[in-house]
Amino acid sequence: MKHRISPGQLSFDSLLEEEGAPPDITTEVTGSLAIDELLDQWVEMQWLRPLDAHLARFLSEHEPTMSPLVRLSIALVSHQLGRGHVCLDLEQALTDADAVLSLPPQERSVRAADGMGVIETPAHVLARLGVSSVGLWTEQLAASPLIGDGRASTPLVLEQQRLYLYRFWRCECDVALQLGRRMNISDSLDIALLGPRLAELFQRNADHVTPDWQQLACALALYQRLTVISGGPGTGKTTTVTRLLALLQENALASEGQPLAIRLVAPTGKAAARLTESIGRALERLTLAPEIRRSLPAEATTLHRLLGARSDSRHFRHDRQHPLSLDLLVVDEASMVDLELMAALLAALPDQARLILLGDKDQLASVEAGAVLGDLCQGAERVGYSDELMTYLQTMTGTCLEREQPAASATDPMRDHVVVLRQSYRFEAGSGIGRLAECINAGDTAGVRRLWSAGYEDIAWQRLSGPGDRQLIGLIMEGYRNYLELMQQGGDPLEILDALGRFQVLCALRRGPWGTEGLNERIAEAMEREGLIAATSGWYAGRPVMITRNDPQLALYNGDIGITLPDSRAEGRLRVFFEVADDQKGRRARAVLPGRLDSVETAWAMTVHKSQGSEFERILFVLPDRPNPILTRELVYTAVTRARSHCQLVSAFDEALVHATARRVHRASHIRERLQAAAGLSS
Ligand SMILES: Nc1ncnc2c1ncn2[C@@H]1O[C@H](COP(=O)(O)OP(=O)(O)OP(=O)(O)O)[C@@H](O)[C@H]1O
Repeated sequence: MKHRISPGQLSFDSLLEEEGAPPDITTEVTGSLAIDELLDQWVEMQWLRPLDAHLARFLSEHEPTMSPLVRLSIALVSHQLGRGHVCLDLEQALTDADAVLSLPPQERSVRAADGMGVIETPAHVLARLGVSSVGLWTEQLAASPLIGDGRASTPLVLEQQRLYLYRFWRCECDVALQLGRRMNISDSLDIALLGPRLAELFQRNADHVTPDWQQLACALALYQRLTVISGGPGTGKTTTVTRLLALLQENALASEGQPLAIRLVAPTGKAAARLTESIGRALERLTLAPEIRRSLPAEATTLHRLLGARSDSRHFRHDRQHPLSLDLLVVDEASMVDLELMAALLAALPDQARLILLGDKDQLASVEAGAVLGDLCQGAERVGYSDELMTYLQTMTGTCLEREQPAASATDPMRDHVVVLRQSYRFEAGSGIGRLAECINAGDTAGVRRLWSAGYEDIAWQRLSGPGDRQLIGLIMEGYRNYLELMQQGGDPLEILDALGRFQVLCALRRGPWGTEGLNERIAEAMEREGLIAATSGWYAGRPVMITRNDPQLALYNGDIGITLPDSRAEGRLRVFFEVADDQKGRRARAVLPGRLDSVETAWAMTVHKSQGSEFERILFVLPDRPNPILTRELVYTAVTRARSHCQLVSAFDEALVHATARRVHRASHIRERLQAAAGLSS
């Protein structure tokens, strides 16, 4: 029989008690069983993942006397990792458990469906421990032989009041260490000589942009080995970096007689393809000597491919012992790079190589744990450069910047390494998408409310009656019409892939009727009813799929999109076509046997998280029908900025967008503090 724990049954004392001591819980539910039972209930409620409870149970088998509180802490660290946080901050968890754990909002406890009792939320249990218990909590954790301080390799690490799984603690330390080293390597470039050419490359900005942040970003990246260039959609990140690469290659060829080894990468195949295209366009607009043009990379690849992902291991072929052979690396969409991948990249990057991280700091962070770009860019929109850098920038660009940060910014280890591009060239001044993105980013809820009556043609809001709303399905069918027509006419796979890329349904959630799971089913059913597709499950012609796990053998990576079509070269049998780069044709569609794809999901609708790194002509963004912890400013900003020319938002909850705009994500991550400590800067 399953036991339910009532409020009060699991007290702080019982959590602190060693197994064997009399716990303050009912006789049926004792010691380790009590906490395991509680964790199982939370898993049943889908508040925790089965993995979280398994980990706690697995580790407790290695420490038979493990206290229930330590077991609870392990499950919560694992839960936090699943939400992208690299650690569990004990003090914050006690101070504001609801917000930190982001478990069912509003309710403090939930009545069990069978009426046997009340299931408490994790937040409720922690709230009863009380804020002042943090010292006792850390003592309990520190006493566990499975939890160390990082000097020896233990499964978990407790640092100050933060509990980590060892692997993530190691990665966070390594990322900070590697970034810190890179910051301290002085550059051997004779940059003064490059000033005139820099001015020439940004000549066209001179008459209409002040200050010219693109030119300043380029100057900053010449100055040092680590530069982060952040900017919203269309602010010229690629344009700027293309000019930087041209300038550096011209210099290398003139001074060394040979070009630099440069690589361009992005976290997903889709993002790499976009980078290849936009670098190509930026190069077309530059006047360059043929040998310089030839020396510039024409193609971007995925980070996994660059590092040499292996299908049988989490480790890469390139690491500290087998470093990459390159002089300069550009990483686009760096906000999507999680902590582990960043640690692997930095380990494999030679010390002398210049690293340029491009990305939008305001976007959602990576799907996996960590928020490296966001962490590095904290407070970066306000200028806080050192005097030395200000003088250099003035000499190189003629721009005299004014410091906007208080003097305290001197303790900021990243202050000279980040630049934010501010002007978007993608959205016209009268663009609703641009304005909406601005209001969301600024947390301007009143502005968001006003926009719908301002007559913008590129944004629309539709109130829905329920998940089965006919209008919703109608809008989606209309959006995919061109794709479905081309597919039925048996057009060229690449052309059909392009048609798919012109419209996309995005969902804030994954589960439930408003999530991708429910919506994908309803879309397929409606299409089948209209005779547009032949089945609603399995492989059918027209089914768009997204790769959900990297497959280095097939050279397919998380986020890659394919479409299922009859292949004329295989007697009409179904194949899944993916876009790939091609030396001769620029790009082509590559056919893969459906049976070889084991980690895919249908992509009529995809989550905003999965859409990162992609762009679509038009999007339809489905928001849930009630407040939800997933609904945040970063999420809706990311969704809205996926659209190039039209963004339609739909929800059965009028305040969904306003609610999201008012909520920020804060990921627990401490790279900045580590960098600060390493540089001997105290805040
Ligand atoms: N200084 C400029 N003056 C005029 N147009 C510009 C300028 N900089 C960039 N653009 C144009 O703006 C568009 C977007 O530029 P770019 O692709 O470099 O931006 P991005 O920040 O890399 O975009 P994305 O967010 O899509 O990655 C391009 O069409 C580019 O030509």
